[in-house]
Amino acid sequence: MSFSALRALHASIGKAIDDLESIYGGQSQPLEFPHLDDPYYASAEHSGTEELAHQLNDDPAVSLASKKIVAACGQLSAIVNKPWFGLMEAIQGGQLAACIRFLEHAHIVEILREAGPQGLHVRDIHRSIIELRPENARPDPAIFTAARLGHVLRVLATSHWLREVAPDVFANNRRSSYIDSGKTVEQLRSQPGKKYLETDGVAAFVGLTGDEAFKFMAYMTEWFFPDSRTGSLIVDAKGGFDSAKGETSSNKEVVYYVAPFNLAFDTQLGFFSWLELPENRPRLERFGHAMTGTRQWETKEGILFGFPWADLQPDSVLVDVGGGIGSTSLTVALAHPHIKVIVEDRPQVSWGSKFAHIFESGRMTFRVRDLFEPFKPLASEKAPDVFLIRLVLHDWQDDDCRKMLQVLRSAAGPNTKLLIGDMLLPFACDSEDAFVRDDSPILPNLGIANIHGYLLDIMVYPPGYSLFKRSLTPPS
Ligand SMILES: C[S@@+](CC[C@H](N)C(=O)[O-])C[C@H]1O[C@@H](n2cnc3c(N)ncnc32)[C@H](O)[C@@H]1O
Repeated sequence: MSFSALRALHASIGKAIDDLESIYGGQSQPLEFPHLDDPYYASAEHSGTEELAHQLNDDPAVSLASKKIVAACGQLSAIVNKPWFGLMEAIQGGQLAACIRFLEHAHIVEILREAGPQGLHVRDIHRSIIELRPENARPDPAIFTAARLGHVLRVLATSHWLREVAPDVFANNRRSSYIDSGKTVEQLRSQPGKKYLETDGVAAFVGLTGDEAFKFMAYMTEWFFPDSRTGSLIVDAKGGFDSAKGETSSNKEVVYYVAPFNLAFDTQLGFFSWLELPENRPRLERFGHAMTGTRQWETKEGILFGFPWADLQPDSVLVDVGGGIGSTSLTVALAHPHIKVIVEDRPQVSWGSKFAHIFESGRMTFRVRDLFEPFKPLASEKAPDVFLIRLVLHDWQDDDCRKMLQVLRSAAGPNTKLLIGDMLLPFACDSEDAFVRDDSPILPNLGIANIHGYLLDIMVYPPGYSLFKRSLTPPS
């Protein structure tokens, strides 16, 4: 490593900022880059210029320039930050995740939206959080204090997830406003179970990741190495060992778990069967809305541009396999009324009402089919025109993926198309799939700017919740 490497990274940041400036400045009305301090609430009314500046987020050239800046900054920080500080930021990142989950769960973004740009003192935020909770679920005043809340909010402000406008006074910024559900505080009070309904799903995704995933990922090491479960009070209490087999750790028998999820929640059920337990009903509903949030990984309405939907014949049929609440195929149904959409999933999937008219008109239907069951013929007896399978294969072992794809292959006609929606994860070294090549100093897979795909990967695939059609055999 040398100063020339630092300068090269610095130069790539400068070059990417030049690119951004020329894109924003080159609009019919030259635009400034949106300020971090200015919230952008998706559900609010916006001026034409605000809207345009926001939409530019989805411009491929803006996206590439932004990713280069983020990747180069991450790389620069990895080089220049004293290793201890970089290590603390990473290994203690769980604390930040816990704070972001709290921000969402306590509806702080919505409280601060109504407070406006001048923000709210931590005492008032504390009072509002308590008042928003049902009478029978108010926190213990000795535990949930304004002083403790202040510490949580300051972690968020220090990592640019809120703004501390004056000592102990906090306001939303652009990043926190992104988590806004758009619901009024009064709606959250009167209908607490409907926070995620008819939203962009971002808040729901924060809930899913900050709750279930955060917990089970903490057990990755204990899952890989059962002997590391020793001494972990939580795991012992939740059944990391079969305590019936003995009292001391030396003669306890290790309980076999298919995935860290199973260990963390002490269940032998698959993730989705577990979500469908009556006590997990709110989590199941949140999961469905969180899948709407996963559209944020793509450019806005990206599904419309990756396939020539307009060229399909009238009444062509798109089957959204494992489609959840149909968040992605709904985008196709809305944009292309000549296409009929069938969403297939497990029976417990639930729906919102905003797009009920599309279901009532018969343009979109839902039917129950297990991924491994034979395909049920269409009423027309024709083969479907398109199978879409998005964010499903990534949950399963290769053998199981083969089986579910074989089911689709047998139901396909000569012109049926298969669309797979998942993320490509290039090696972290130079390779044919690299996103950045040639003489760029940036890590070829775009490093930290692209880490989201790799993080999702270990959350859903081993070692995450990882699904298996048949249970794996415990090692003998
Ligand atoms: C990660 S979600 C993706 C949902 C949707 N494709 C999307 O992109 O929003 C995986 C989906 O697979 C469904 N699923 C899981 N196991 C299944 C099974 N055995 N049969 C049918 N669907 C299943 C879940 O209910 C869930 O909706």
